[in-house]
Amino acid sequence: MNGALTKTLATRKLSLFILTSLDGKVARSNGEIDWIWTDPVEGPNSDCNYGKFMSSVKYVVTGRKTFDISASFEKLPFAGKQKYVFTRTAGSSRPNDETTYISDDPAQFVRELKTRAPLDNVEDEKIWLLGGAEIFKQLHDADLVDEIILTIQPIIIGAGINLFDGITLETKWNLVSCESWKEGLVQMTYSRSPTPTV
Ligand SMILES: NC(=O)C1=CN([C@@H]2O[C@H](COP(=O)(O)OP(=O)(O)OC[C@H]3O[C@@H](n4cnc5c(N)ncnc54)[C@H](OP(=O)(O)O)[C@@H]3O)[C@@H](O)[C@H]2O)C=CC1
Ligand SMILES: Nc1nc(O)c(N)c(N[C@@H]2O[C@H](COP(=O)(O)O)[C@@H](O)[C@H]2O)n1
Repeated sequence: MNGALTKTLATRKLSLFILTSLDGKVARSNGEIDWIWTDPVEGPNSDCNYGKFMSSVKYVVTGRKTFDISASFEKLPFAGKQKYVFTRTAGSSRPNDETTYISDDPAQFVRELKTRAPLDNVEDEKIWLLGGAEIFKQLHDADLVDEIILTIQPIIIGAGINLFDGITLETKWNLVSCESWKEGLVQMTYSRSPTPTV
């Protein structure tokens, strides 16, 4: 059989890199993340693989609420990455060269981004699914998430925004690696099993 015909086209991976509390929350009910990274991590790999992950990222996709929080910390968050912010109220947005507000269906948009040409360097062009939970659920339930890098911080916050509440699709994952830090953080890297089709 012709090899060229049977070759599967590689596409960009959609990777959720996120931190939750021990009870699965990404933020308090009012969106506050004052409990995140409160105890500095020391020693080797003290950035919990953030730098390594960022070096593999070309695009960032995020819900408007998450982006607003990031933009409240720094004027141009995730500089150097092309950012797409999902919103249903585009009129109030503040776009710039690196930030585009998207009102299309997130799943449809991400499908296009995964396969956008050129595709010859996709290994170094991950799409970071920054969050939050609302956008994650939609992209998960469309079976578009390829990788989950989940860091758990040893705190139980009670009420809050749960990353997995409201998921409707059942999915299975392969454990790629698991790392822990003496401060109590645990980071698991999972890949989708089987790889989702675009
Ligand atoms: N712990 C961690 O590592 C992280 C924590 N967070 C936290 O999560 C919280 C936010 O999460 P969450 O509340 O789930 O919100 P999201 O960040 O997922 O944003 C939700 C917003 O996205 C837009 N949106 C949602 N669905 C669509 C759609 N189908 N089409 C177009 N736009 C859409 C809407 O924006 P609009 O209202 O403008 O229409 C909606 O209000 C923040 O507090 C943030 O700090 C976020 C990332 C990481
Ligand atoms: N490990 C790590 N180190 C940092 O310095 C970080 N900024 C993060 N960020 C991760 O991404 C989410 C958004 O954070 P920021 O808007 O950059 O603060 C955050 O929840 C972390 O998971 N991670």
